[in-house]
Amino acid sequence: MVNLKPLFEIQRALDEKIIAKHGLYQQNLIPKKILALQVELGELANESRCFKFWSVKPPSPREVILEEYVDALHFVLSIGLEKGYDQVVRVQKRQTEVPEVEAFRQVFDCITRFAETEDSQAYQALFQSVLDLGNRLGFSWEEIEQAYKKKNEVNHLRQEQGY
Ligand SMILES: O=c1ccn([C@H]2C[C@H](O)[C@@H](COP(=O)(O)OP(=O)(O)OP(=O)(O)O)O2)c(=O)[nH]1
Repeated sequence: MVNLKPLFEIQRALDEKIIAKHGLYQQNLIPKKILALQVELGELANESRCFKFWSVKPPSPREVILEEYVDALHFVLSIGLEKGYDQVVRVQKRQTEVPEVEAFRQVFDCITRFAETEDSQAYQALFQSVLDLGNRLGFSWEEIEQAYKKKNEVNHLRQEQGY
């Protein structure tokens, strides 16, 4: 089982800062966070180049791909906090053999299902699919946690600097 508690707490502090700074109290930000997650996943797929059968260019450097991945992870955590699912979600580290394109498709499928129901089961499946994608892209959980924390600090600074 992955211990998500530390990341949820870090995410909560950032989300609260963004809400305060932009005056977003009481607003339902879920639709925007879902689209943001889809956009980040598109950017991630672009950097991985896993679908570009027409090109011989290699993927972006590993760290660039990891940075995109943790942007997506921010929005997954943020959605869970807004729905109050941070206490109930249970995900595991596991090996996935599916092709990268299939791992992306599974995440997008889970997003679609979550968008329809917004229930905790769909959220859990979404979170697991995002972890499976991270594994498929070759990242360990330790690497993901570290990169997440680094980008989180950048996000705090950007908010303070009137981004
Ligand atoms: O409520 C929110 C809103 C945003 N973020 C984070 C997620 C992500 O890590 C970052 C937004 O992505 P990015 O840094 O790519 O922002 P951008 O405005 O699209 O960047 P750029 O202008 O560089 O394209 O902010 C949160 O954690 N919670």
